[in-house]
Amino acid sequence: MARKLAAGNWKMNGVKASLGEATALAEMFPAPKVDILLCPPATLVAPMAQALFGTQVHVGGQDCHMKTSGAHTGDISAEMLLDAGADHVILGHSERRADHGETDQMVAEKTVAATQAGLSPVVCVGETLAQREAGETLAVIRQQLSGSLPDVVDLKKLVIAYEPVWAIGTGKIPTLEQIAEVHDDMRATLVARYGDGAKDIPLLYGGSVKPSNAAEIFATSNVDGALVGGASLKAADFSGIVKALEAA
Ligand SMILES: O=C(CO)COP(=O)(O)O
Repeated sequence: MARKLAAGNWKMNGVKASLGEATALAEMFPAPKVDILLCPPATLVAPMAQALFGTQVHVGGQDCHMKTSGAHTGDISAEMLLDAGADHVILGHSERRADHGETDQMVAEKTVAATQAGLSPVVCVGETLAQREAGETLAVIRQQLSGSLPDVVDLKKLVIAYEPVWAIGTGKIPTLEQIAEVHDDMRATLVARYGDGAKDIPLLYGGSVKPSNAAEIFATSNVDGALVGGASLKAADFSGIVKALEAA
């Protein structure tokens, strides 16, 4: 059985005062039945990890460089995230692929860097609306998985997030049948490549997850949790999603 994970991606949102939302969430779940993760912007990784020290809420970064150190102005390494108190890192989010030209190859190198540092990479894949309408969804996802993951990877650390680009921040979600089709295909693709160990890789769905739709999404085949954007910023909203995952 894959571990269940409720992950929040704060994107470029949050200031020091926002840490109160993180500590409020931790207070609501002193002994959660699922893993809870918050990925704030880089400036808040260390203070959030300090604020959450001793709680059951994990902290992650939103990106890391593929190198361990060096002349890469503006970048941070996986080791630096670990040093700041993170234990996960989101990689290959569609916003990074679009804003920073990240390729599958780069995401694969970052995935190696993250696992070598001891972080759990949350590797994101997802089709655009044009690709879905052209009937290319499964082919696109297979290709992204193939290119964004290295041949050798610590399966116990790896997490995959399926985030249809057109569902992010739009309030639109695929039908449950469409989510199941992609998640079942991802599971089969990963097992074919890595063997039975891939049955335990958490497969998250992301894109307009809210407390109101979380339960039905979590009841869908091969969905082990969610990667949540907007609804992870407030403890009151995110707690509803965590509770739905606990109940799933
Ligand atoms: O991109 C996402 C999480 O990484 C999803 O964002 P929303 O939940 O705001 O749609």
